[in-house]
Amino acid sequence: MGDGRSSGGGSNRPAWLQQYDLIGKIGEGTYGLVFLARTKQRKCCIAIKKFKQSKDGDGVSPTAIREIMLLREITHENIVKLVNVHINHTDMSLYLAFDYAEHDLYEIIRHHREKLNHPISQYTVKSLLWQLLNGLNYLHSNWIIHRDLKPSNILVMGEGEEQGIVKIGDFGLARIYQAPLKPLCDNGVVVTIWYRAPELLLGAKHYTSAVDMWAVGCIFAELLTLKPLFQGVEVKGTTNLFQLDQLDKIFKVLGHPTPEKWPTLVNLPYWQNDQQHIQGHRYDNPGLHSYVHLPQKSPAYDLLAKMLEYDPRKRITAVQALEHEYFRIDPLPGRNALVPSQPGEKTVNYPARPVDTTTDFEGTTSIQPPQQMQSGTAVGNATMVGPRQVPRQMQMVGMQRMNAFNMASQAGISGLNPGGIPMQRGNAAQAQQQQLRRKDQGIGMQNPGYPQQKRRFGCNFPPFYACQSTENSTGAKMHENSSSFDPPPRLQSYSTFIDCYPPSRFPNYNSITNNGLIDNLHTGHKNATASITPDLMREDINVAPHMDTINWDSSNRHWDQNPTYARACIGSPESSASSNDSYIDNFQQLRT
Ligand SMILES: Nc1ncnc2c1ncn2[C@@H]1O[C@H](COP(=O)(O)OP(=O)(O)OP(=O)(O)O)[C@@H](O)[C@H]1O
Repeated sequence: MGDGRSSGGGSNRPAWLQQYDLIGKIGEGTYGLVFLARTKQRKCCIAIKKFKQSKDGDGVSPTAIREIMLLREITHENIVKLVNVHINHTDMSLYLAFDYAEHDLYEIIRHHREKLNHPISQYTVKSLLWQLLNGLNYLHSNWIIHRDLKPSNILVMGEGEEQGIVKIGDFGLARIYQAPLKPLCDNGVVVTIWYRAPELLLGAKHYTSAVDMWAVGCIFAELLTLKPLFQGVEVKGTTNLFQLDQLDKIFKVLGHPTPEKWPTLVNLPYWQNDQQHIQGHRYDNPGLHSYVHLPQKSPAYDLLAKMLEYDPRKRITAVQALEHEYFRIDPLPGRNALVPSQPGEKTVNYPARPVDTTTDFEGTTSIQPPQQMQSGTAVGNATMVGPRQVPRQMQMVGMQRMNAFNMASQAGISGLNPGGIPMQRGNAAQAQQQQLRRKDQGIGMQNPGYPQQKRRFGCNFPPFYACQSTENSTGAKMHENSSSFDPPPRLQSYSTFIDCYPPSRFPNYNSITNNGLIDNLHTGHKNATASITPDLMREDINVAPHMDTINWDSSNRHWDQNPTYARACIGSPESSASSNDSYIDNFQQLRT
């Protein structure tokens, strides 16, 4: 690969593809193929994920593009960086370019199980877990539920300045292919079945961040034992099928779930409907500790048990887990998870990813209009990615283990901007600054979890309007909030994207309808929101209710209805980034 043909179409190669030398295919997942490429200018490695066309053959929707644009703002050392987005307009197939990671937990675990035949060191397990939780805490703080955590999605950086750093991959992608108004539970298989939380297996309608914590618990156990904890056989299908075998595997380890332990269990559809297999069966409780070979009184066991708590409301959160005793006792977690835990201990030489150099992808064009590419404001410029080299075997000598996490890196300060990417405006940037401040205040590993950020990206212009809710209300109240957005836990658990709206920015924006069109779009407003730019994608997030129409009462400065959560974005028209028309689309009911 690497010649004109194999790089994607010879002389017809689209401009964006010319930035890369394609090296070959490195993987294939549910959504499509993953390629390894190298940027021509900086010789950095990039993983390009090519998404298949949707089943309907309609390619990637404008909604999906907007979702992805928002994902570009996710910036944290423990989250893989989405550096570029490209779209092939002929078939609307989508290419996402991520920072390349040489390893993932699937391969690391497999290497220990099949090649080394010995467990992963305590230090490595703890460091991997801590960083996974650190990244997850950032996602959850930003209301992103991953929903597909599994070992192959937990990437680990190879040789270079970020060696041994965990990067959560595929964040937010589970949502991309679903229609805007589809309930969250209706998009088929989401969490790989072995890591799927019991509430989802029992038919829960909503995802909460607790589903990710369950998956982390499963991954933690797998890091300890080198085999999946709950290896159920999946019933295949596109709808949310009853996965009896997976539940059976869980109950055999954790014992019979009871309404006493888990009060909302009785409301879950499959618990109600399947008297015979689940309710009727009495599972013993042999004890999780015997499966994971941990003393029941050990901090590791305590943390694991809290992650595998049946009741999602009682399950430990990422921020709580980061503060768990397990991370305060020796060996302390470190930034480079792959270095030896003790002097004299051998370094494990994990193999580099195999690359299939015979597979190619065809030419595409960038969704970025050329003038935006030149402006230098978009992250979407692959020349800006970090200075990693071509994949090769890791060099393992002479590396010092860091006893305590480097807070600058932990806070996403050094790692988030490896190639001098201009700092984003908005809340991601604010979060980084907050974290830097914390570093300056000397908060270190004694308090490894940094406080949750209150605001999300997209809400960087107070005063703004925000949805809030209480436990006992069915709908959300929208109300003015002059400085911060502090949603209650129930709301946090539902939503990926923020529901907020700066009224001053859109004075003529009087009405939103749920068919994705704005009613009273004034010319001035049109001009103000001409096309997709990263800035617009960040800022033009609005609140809308799930009713057909609500109106902005400009004299009293509030909406005339009391909506449940929903979202609309202002962006460019359908599938065309170059038109100057503005409109509202991406109206999305997030929950009922
Ligand atoms: N940024 C990246 N750098 C290096 N390898 C990556 C990167 N992202 C994904 N991969 C690897 O590519 C392979 C395919 O990934 P992909 O996410 O498409 O599928 P998957 O996670 O295996 O399955 P699924 O599609 O069900 O999530 C995996 O081995 C994954 O570790």
